[in-house]
Amino acid sequence: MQYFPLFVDTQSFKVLVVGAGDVASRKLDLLSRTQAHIKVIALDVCQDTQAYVQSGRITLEQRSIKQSDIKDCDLLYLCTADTALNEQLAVLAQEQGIWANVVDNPNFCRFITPSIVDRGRLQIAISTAGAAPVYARELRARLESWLPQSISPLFDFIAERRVEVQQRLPVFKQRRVFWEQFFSRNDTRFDESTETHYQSSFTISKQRGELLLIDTTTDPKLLPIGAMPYLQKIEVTYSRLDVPFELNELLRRDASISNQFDTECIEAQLAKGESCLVFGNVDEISHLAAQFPNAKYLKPGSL
Ligand SMILES: C[C@@]1(CC(=O)O)c2cc3[nH]c(cc4nc(cc5[nH]c(cc(n2)[C@H]1CCC(=O)O)[C@@](C)(CC(=O)O)[C@@H]5CCC(=O)O)C(CC(=O)O)=C4CCC(=O)O)c(CCC(=O)O)c3CC(=O)O
Ligand SMILES: NC(=O)C1=CN([C@@H]2O[C@H](COP(=O)(O)OP(=O)(O)OC[C@H]3O[C@@H](n4cnc5c(N)ncnc54)[C@H](O)[C@@H]3O)[C@@H](O)[C@H]2O)C=CC1
Repeated sequence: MQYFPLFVDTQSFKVLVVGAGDVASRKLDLLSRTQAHIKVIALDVCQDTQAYVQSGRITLEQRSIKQSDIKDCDLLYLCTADTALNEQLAVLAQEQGIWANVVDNPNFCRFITPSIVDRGRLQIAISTAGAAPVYARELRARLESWLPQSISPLFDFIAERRVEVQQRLPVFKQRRVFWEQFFSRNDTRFDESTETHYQSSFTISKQRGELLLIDTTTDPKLLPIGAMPYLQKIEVTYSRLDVPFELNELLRRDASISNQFDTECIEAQLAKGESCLVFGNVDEISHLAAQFPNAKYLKPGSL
């Protein structure tokens, strides 16, 4: 992972954009939605950028850039069509610890711009580490059609109730089950039924945990999509073998792994309502499948 995704708080953040052509304007389309102070220095200004100036969202200094301008900012976008100038200013920024992005030259980028699905509090950033921005754009288009606009007010609703949920459900795991129930009932909608789903999710039915079994002959990449929600509920993975990277990637990051287990310990976890996964060789897994008839033995095409 050469490029690490993170989300920056743009309150009292200062951004300088050099150049105001089509590419700068694309960056400004996204930057202008933030709370950052944005200054643009450019000789010629395209219409889109001009509109941001007129609305007062950005400040513009219409002139040639000077070396001494590269100061007092957190981020710098170099969007001129002058390669040498962009590179020279990027080096200057680097010396001052200012993060720079040179639109057409990843080698001089301290950070790169992802393709962004913007749904208010819900932000999805996609990067191909510079390999194929067009693919990032197309993946965004797919996500755009999948995520309704109503998801923005939904997340405002959720944010407003977060403290109430913490107060009413003092145990961390209860809150996780609460939100899982809420999303499974409400999905991405935000309408009159959302409040009802929210209230009804406080009534948590204590269910027995789910046992998932996977043997070493199964390629995790071939697991059915239907297995994913089950894998996401796993609290602990039991295995005496190394769990393959591809399988581990399908589990929650906070799920634990243990190589110390027996049938009693699995039973105790399930009785507590916790879901477990056992990964092992065919003999071990078949044996467990016989002992736990309700277990889900995941194989390509199963479920
Ligand atoms: C490294 C990076 C640096 C950065 O800009 O931060 C970079 C670099 C370069 N882009 C180039 C070209 C194009 N870029 C786009 C589009 C986008 N490019 C974006 C990001 C990034 N572009 C960063 C990596 C992101 C990643 O990890 O994937 C997006 C996501 C965000 C944004 O720009 O706002 C936005 C889609 C937004 C959306 O719609 O969602 C299109 C398509 C189009 O215009 O429709 C083309 C033409 C097709 C093509 O050439 O591929 C070239 C070649 C220039 C040349 O040949 O002259 C370089 C330089 C090089 O590759 O060396
Ligand atoms: N247009 C596109 O889709 C893509 C373009 N690129 C590259 O990104 C760069 C920018 O592209 P465009 O926005 O289309 O270019 P553009 O030529 O439309 O805009 C360049 C901007 O930089 C300003 N500028 C140039 N020299 C300056 C200076 N000394 N001081 C202040 N401002 C100065 C110009 O006034 C103009 O506002 C180019 O190098 C281009 O090759 C990269 C990927 C895609």
